[in-house]
Amino acid sequence: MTTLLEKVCCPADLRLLDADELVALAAEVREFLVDAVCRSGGHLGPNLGVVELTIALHRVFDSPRDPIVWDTGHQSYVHKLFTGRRAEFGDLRGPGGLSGYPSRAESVHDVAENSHASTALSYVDGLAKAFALRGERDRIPVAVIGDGAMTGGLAWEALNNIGSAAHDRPLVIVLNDNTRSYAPTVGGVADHLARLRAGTATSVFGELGLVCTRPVDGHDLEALETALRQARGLALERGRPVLVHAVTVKGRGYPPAESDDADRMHAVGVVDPATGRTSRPSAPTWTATFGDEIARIAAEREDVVAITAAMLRPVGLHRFATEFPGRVFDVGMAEQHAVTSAAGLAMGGMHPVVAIYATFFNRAFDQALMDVALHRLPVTFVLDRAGVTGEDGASHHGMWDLSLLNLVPGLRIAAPRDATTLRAELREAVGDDTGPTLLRFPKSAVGRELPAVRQVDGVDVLSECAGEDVLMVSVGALASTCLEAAGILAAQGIGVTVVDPRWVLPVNPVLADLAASHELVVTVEDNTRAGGVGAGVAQLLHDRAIATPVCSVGLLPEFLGAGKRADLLSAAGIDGESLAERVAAELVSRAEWQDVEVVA
Ligand SMILES: Cc1ncc(C[n+]2csc(CCOP(=O)(O)OP(=O)(O)O)c2C)c(N)n1
Ligand SMILES: CC(=O)[C@@H](O)[C@H](O)COP(=O)(O)O
Ligand SMILES: [Mg+2]
Repeated sequence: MTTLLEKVCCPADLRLLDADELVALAAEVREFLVDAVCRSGGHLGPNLGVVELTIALHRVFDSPRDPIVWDTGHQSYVHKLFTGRRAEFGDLRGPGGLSGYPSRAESVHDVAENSHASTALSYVDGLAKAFALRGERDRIPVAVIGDGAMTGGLAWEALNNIGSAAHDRPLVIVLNDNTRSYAPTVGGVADHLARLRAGTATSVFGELGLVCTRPVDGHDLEALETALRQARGLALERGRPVLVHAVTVKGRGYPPAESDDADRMHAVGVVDPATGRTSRPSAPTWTATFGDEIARIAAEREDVVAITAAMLRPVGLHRFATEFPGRVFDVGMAEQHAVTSAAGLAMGGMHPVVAIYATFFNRAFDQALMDVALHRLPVTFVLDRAGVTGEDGASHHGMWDLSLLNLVPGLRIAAPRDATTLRAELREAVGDDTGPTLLRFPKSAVGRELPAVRQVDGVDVLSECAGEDVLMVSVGALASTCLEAAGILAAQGIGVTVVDPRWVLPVNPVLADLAASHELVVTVEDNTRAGGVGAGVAQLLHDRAIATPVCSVGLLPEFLGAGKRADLLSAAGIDGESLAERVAAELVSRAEWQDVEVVA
């Protein structure tokens, strides 16, 4: 028998269903989501919370004529189900499969692909201006933004503009208030929303010039549809921005999510749908190693404090927070504030550790440059998910930090290669009160220990060769890949010295001395090649007039898709086999190596 969900191939099909069928459809969608996401991994909790909201949105608004912008976009699976992509969920977040976020290549119904939060209001402000200028006054841009994303500063910059907009720019904002980011949303915004839900406050959004509804049950289809229809009518009639405050439950309808105190199954791996738990043993991660070491440091140094941007557990600070509750600050989804408040903490005599995913740290570049580095403040940044992350796709890979932060005067950057160097480099960073320091590591299990055979002025030599053919400069966690490549090349008669600078930027000048005695320098980094460590090494050799050529192996300056981390690194030519092939090919391309029998 054809299910209701199978009958919905486009938003118009939703408008053919009656009230009972819509309730039945919502149940089918939840069943579908649990089955599909437990099988592939993804954002289960957020999507279970927007089933009714998405049904009502697509019944009231005429997407894509009325563009719907999903803030962050992790909660757009139901939207995808209703816009013709049900059959593609079998390959959710896989290479070439259905993106876990909106994708313009997938559908005309998808508007913004960036998974960095708090952007939706700015998008719809721009869309409303464009529609007004083009005389398309009957088009209503709609933003769906979560309570967590509402703690991001960009959202308030947009509200400042939207609230005072001229009376010809209708738009609708749906505030999806499920009271949580990962954990319960914190700060004055969250407190205000709680008072609005309790009916004990006047809406700040109304004070800013928006027309606001009273909070509406985000799981009551009829109430939702009524509120959205009123909002659309008011927006059109008055040419004004209207905010609908929908109160929802993250993980709604799936007991393992509803009872998950950590994060309502915000983002899950492959789990058993019956329990919501994974049966796969999890190897120790970089995050766990960091979390353990920073808690140990905190016990030794009471001037050390930590900051998270609404990701306490994902960045590994929950043990620190449990053991020293007054010294860990969750600032909400506000990375810029996180960094500049860290500058204030440092000015006040503390040593703050700011733990943020590398991709989200992009937002706080100016704060790191001008609020921290300009004042040479002792702040330590810890960038998790640096490099290729995997299934979250283009706006989640942390592949720009080394290039951006290479520009920051006085900032010292370390890239640990194993648990021992992570712990050591973290202690060196927190022990440096002369200026800002930074550690970066990937989203993966921590590999095996990779001890140095000797050290040269701060540079760890990991393996040496008889001939002095190739100097391979390994950055961070790619050390095991470099050692594997060195072994493959040795079998081809090419000697490789693998070194790990530990503190990768600014480039250690001793690399110039090492390079001078080799025929080729190869740098290997899980970062875009544009402006990364490879570029720094090449600049150093140029400045020192050392003629040894440099082959920079890294990610191309392009947006990478989604997939498994190992597959994406391999496709980028950064795994043992392909790296060896690239080095061999590089050598073969140089006349002096023609006589070496090299298998390219
Ligand atoms: C700038 C930025 N910081 C952090 C994140 C990581 N992140 C993804 S979703 C999320 C919580 C979102 O909460 P909310 O906006 O309330 O949406 P919900 O998941 O509750 O629907 C966070 C912190 C992000 N995507 N962007
Ligand atoms: C949507 C978002 O930004 C995060 O939830 C993201 O999915 C990070 O996932 P990991 O913590 O698994 O890297
Ligand atoms: Mg939320």
